[in-house]
Amino acid sequence: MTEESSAPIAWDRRSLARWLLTRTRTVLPPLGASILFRIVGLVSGAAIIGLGTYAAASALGGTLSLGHVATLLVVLSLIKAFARYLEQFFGHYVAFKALATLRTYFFRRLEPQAPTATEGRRTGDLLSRATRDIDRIEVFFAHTLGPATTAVIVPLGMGVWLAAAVSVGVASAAVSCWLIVGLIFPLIESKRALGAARRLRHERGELAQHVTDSVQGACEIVAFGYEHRRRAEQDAWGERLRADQTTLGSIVALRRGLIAADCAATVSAIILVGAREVAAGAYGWYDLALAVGVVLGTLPAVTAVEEFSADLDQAFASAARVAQITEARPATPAPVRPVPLPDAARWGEDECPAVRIEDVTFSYAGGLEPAVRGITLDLPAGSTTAIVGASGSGKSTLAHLLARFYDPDEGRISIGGVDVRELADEDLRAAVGIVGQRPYLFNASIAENLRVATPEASDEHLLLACQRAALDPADFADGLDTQVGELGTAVSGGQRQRIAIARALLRDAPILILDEVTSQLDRETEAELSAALAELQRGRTTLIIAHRLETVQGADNVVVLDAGHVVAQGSLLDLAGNEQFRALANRD
Ligand SMILES: Nc1ncnc2c1ncn2[C@@H]1O[C@H](COP(=O)(O)OP(=O)(O)OP(=O)(O)O)[C@@H](O)[C@H]1O
Repeated sequence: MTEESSAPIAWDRRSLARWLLTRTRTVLPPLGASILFRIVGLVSGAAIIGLGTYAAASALGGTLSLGHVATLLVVLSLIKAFARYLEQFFGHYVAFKALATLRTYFFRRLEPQAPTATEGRRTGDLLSRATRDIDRIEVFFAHTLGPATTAVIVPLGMGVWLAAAVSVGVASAAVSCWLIVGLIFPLIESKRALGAARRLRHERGELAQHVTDSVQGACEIVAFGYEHRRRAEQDAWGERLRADQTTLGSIVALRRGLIAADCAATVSAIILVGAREVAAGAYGWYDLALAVGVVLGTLPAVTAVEEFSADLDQAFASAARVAQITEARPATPAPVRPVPLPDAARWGEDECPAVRIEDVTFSYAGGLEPAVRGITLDLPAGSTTAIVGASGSGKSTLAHLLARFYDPDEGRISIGGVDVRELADEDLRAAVGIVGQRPYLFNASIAENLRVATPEASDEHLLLACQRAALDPADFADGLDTQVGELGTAVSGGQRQRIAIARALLRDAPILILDEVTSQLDRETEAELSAALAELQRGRTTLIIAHRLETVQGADNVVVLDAGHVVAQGSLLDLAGNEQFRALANRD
């Protein structure tokens, strides 16, 4: 039984908001504090303006002395400043904590699924999702939740106060103005705005991808005179971005213009309604002035809805792009109750081989034909099995199925008698080591690249592994502290493979996959590496994928693949008469 992720979600705003809040539950208490201080700040702001207008009108007969008004204004200003500081402090704490949580979650979901999770996805686009899209979600936490809550609470409270302290007529005029500004205007062209925001996020991802591709392929671009076409493509993306930014900008401008007009109309409406009530003796001019001040002072609480709604569309568009990755169904789901892997020393007992591949068939998504079909193969403990075959015959696919980069569509693969789908991820990774054609070296020192396998390895351990991999630290300017450069460009192909072999030795996995380790090297370097490879294979169950038959000379069993099928297997001697094998040998 493996753990299935939730069913695909239709990412509308509500489900995205729920998803964001569920993923970042720990920020809810400080978020509450931020909202509380925002309410205090807004109410004091409204009171300051109200008192200001009241003070101006008190010459006409107010009940508060100007001295009292001045004292109150100072106190309210201090409260407002303090509340604003705390609101911003908690708001940004919430936002950055939530973003850090999301970033960790993004990599936690992506990394265990590597390399399948990144397959078919472009580096630049993924990078854009992991960085810019996650940053963009800040708007949701820092500038949306608080303003959205206070846009309801503050006007509601002020409306009740106006009705009680001034008049129902004035309160009704104010509330209708706030409703129009806070509820109706932000909805103007909202579908078009959301569409443009989504396209904008997509276009930014595409542009990031295009720039990444151009930087990585700079040599080819120059060598083939490809600059003009690349630049034209980039300009086209830039133009689409501009068009969507213009659409968003014009919608925002329209809404803001309408808000300004509505505010002016509201003041006129309140004065019209209030003037009649003042003339009728219901209250004084100073009360009406106070009401106008409070209505204007409350406006920031409602105009905030329009201010965050445009950015919120982009934050939701970004959240959807992040969720598409994190909530995608994993290619290799983790087992609900992992089965422990028996100790490698016991593999081979009860005639159970170290690795058993039983009737395995697998097709890549969108592949017309299965890449491997009906493969049955045993890898006895401590043996070396070589897989040979023409390009595209399914050799690497078989190795990747063993490492559980994918799960077979049919059949099963077991290690030490346990189906690999039942193994905990860390057990499987500890059991299977891989050295490929072009192992990835991080832009760090040789020592740090070696410690990728065992972080706690001492310098002595590293030196011993290097010695066994025929990697001499004296060949490098700074010994093991030598930096290998971006993508390992500061070391030769042979040195890179030796570093990878030393890394695999440190990892000490009982099963080893050597995927065309020497195919990128010249024959001289390949010959130099053979002793290091033999040292690496010693005592391990090894699967070698090979193009060149020299590499499989020491194999106990050679398996010939053709179009995903096993067409022959046996010792090199047994295979001498096999047609496909002879074709490979001749090509060699
Ligand atoms: N990630 C992938 N997505 C879709 N199809 C793939 C993928 N990887 C390999 N294939 C296809 O699966 C088939 C087997 O490929 P595989 O890489 O296993 O062959 P191979 O024998 O290792 O080839 P080579 O010797 O050239 O590395 C090929 O038809 C290939 O095009």
